[in-house]
Amino acid sequence: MASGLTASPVVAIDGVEFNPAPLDRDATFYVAGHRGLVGSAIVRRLESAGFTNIVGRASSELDLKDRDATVAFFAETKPRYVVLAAAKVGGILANNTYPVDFLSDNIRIQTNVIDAAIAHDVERLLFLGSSCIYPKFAPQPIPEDSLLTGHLEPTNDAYAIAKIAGILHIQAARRQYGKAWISAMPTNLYGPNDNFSPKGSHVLPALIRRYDEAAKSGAESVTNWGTGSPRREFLHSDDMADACLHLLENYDGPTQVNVGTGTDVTIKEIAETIAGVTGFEGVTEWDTTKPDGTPQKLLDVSHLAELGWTAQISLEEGLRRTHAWYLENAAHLRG
Ligand SMILES: NC(=O)C1=CN([C@@H]2O[C@H](COP(=O)(O)OP(=O)(O)OC[C@H]3O[C@@H](n4cnc5c(N)ncnc54)[C@H](OP(=O)(O)O)[C@@H]3O)[C@@H](O)[C@H]2O)C=CC1
Ligand SMILES: C[C@H]1O[C@H](OP(=O)(O)OP(=O)(O)OC[C@H]2O[C@@H](n3cnc4c(=O)[nH]c(N)nc43)[C@H](O)[C@@H]2O)[C@@H](O)[C@@H](O)C1=O
Repeated sequence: MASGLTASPVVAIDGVEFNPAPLDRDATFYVAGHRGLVGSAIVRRLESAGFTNIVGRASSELDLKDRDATVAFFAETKPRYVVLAAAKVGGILANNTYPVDFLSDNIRIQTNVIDAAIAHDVERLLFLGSSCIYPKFAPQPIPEDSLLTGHLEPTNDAYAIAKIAGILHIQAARRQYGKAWISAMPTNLYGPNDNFSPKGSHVLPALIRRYDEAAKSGAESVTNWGTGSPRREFLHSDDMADACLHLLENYDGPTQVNVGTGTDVTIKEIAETIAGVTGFEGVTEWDTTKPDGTPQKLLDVSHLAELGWTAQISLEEGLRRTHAWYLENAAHLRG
């Protein structure tokens, strides 16, 4: 087994055995994408867990598409642990409009980081994919072994192919170099430091902003995208960060691990809930010229549960917290 982990007991997943062990709180820990939705939550989680040497770089300081700069950064900082949460990320419309960027940027970022991590002997690395790697009509809830069993959703196939390449890159590094590196596949995420831009964001931040602005302006209606019938599973970024640390300390295998809550809602239902949270009392309309995307994306999280982790933040609580964060930060949102 290709692991540097040492403690017992041995736990098995998908036939792979490994030995859970805590990470060294004083080791250098590089969080790639530390200002983003997931990366900032991971920094908060690592700080609360007692990590003392967390390193991050904004894209303006270190463009991870630049291979030489990425290798030089690893040579200089010599991280022992890495979470790769830097990526070109966006909602359904951004993915559908800019597939070249979502393919090219993500392939370059992850290839540079993973290759530099191989060259500089990073001990533990967690790569973040996305639930959109699974076929459009995968069985629900989606088990990890649905990967590469069917056609992808066309609105995000370019991004999904980049993410699938990342999973294979991690598996290859395990096989060729014996690295104890892993991949996690998050469901749709939300929380502080999300992208709330009307055209570029995911549905949840888009709706928080749209309904909040409509409630404040006294608008009689808002218009959302698609039919409202697709089903999505939403996980708060603080839960995601907790799952990342849990996986790094409790899992070491080639199979990507799904991370979600295990429950989903329709877009219409989440819209009604957000209307309630923001105090919007008007009418909701649906622009069916906009794409629905995958009809349902609910992850099978039984492997993660076997590893001892389940989500803690309810959708209602997470929405309240994210709306409060949005109100405090509405004047200086990114995007
Ligand atoms: N949000 C979601 O619903 C989901 C996200 N994921 C995955 O989680 C990971 C994190 O996503 P999320 O936090 O939402 O994304 P964000 O857009 O919030 O954050 C991405 C971060 O990546 C950094 N970044 C982007 N391009 C570069 C670059 N060229 N060089 C250096 N840094 C760069 C940005 O840095 P800076 O701010 O400095 O520009 C940003 O902080 C991604 O891998 C994504 O695919 C998976 C499933 C769902
Ligand atoms: C995380 C995931 O994110 C994307 O896939 P998606 O799950 O379809 O995500 P989404 O949040 O953008 O949309 C979810 C649903 O919501 C509907 N919807 C309504 N009104 C708005 C709206 O205003 N904005 C958005 N974005 N969607 C809206 C929208 O039509 C769709 O039916 C991919 O990037 C994919 O690559 C990926 O990984």
